Amino acid sequence: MELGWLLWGAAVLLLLHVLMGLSPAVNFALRIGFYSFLCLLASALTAPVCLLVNGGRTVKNMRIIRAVVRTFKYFFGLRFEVKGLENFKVEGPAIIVSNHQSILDMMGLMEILPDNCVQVAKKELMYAGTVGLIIYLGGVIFINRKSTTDAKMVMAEVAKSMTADNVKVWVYPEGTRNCTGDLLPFKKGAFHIAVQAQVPVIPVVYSSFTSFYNPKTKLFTSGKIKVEVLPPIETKGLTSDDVSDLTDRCFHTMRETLFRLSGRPSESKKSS
Ligand SMILES: CCCCCCCCCCCCCCC(=O)SCCNC(=O)CCNC(=O)[C@H](O)C(C)(C)COP(=O)(O)OP(=O)(O)OC[C@H]1O[C@@H](n2cnc3c(N)ncnc32)[C@H](O)[C@@H]1OP(=O)(O)O
Ligand SMILES: CCCCCCCC/C=C\CCCCCCCC(=O)OC[C@@H](O)COP(=O)(O)O
Repeated sequence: MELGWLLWGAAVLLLLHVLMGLSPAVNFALRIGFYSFLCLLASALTAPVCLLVNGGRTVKNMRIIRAVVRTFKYFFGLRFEVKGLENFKVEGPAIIVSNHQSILDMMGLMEILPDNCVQVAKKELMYAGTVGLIIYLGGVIFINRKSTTDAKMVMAEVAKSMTADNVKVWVYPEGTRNCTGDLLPFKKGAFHIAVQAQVPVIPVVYSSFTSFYNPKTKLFTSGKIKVEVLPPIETKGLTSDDVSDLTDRCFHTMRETLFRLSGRPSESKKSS
């Protein structure tokens, strides 16, 4: 109940701010604060529902989490324009890879998240209060980014279990947030899993947030995000020797798509 009042308080503050035209830095802090608060509050309210409906840690909880997070965009005036959802309709498991710009990505993730799909996350998120609890309940796979050996072991397990459990796995191959309008070089974990499990890689690209969100300039307004789910890339018959090529191929396809969706001339066009 008290949390409910806090939420309304934050919403009123946000409205007041918009009306009074506070500085961009205050606007940014208020909006990010409100987003974090919303995530923590929604997680606290959703966790008992997940426990009651599904009894514990299971990917089935992602459907409940998805329904809740899909409402967040209305608070921030964000719109998603999605293309290519039919590319998720592959038989059986797959690795989904996408670009990662901000903590706001959770809204874009849930906007298109297919059923039976878990994400790979840094283990530190487990300790993010109620958000940690809800992502644990949703079956998120936690990795220790500081230890490649540990992370590789967890990922090898994922490669074995995803086929048996028929789940899709969502990985952010940049390995960290990057809001520059470009991609960071890809880490190879996702592509190793795909080859080990012999499952397709489905690339997903979100247009650059920089026109409405930029932590450096403290910009955070409403905006439109274009999303494209690209055709699956098959890995049948590939071996660990092909992982670097597969990673490069995926990187270049996604970079071209990112530039196109963001209205930025691609490198090849610039040089011609
Ligand atoms: C109600 C409200 C709720 C709101 C909330 C709802 C939330 C939903 C949950 C969403 C959570 C999202 C969280 C997002 C994140 O946390 S992103 C950060 C974590 N993810 C990643 O880091 C994934 C990407 N990283 C990788 O895949 C890395 O490769 C990693 C496995 C971590 C290893 O790291 P690193 O050593 O830095 O990477 P390299 O790629 O350079 O690899 C080094 C060498 O190891 C080889 N390698 C890598 N992986 C494997 C493997 N699985 N098997 C075998 N070999 C592997 C790799 O080839 C390199 O060797 P070579 O150079 O090729 O010789
Ligand atoms: C009792 C402890 C209380 C802790 C409170 C923590 C407050 C945080 C609460 C809400 C923030 C909303 C988080 C939504 C989930 C975001 C997932 C995400 O985007 O993680 C970033 C990760 O991919 C990469 O991390 P880095 O860019 O390498 O860094």
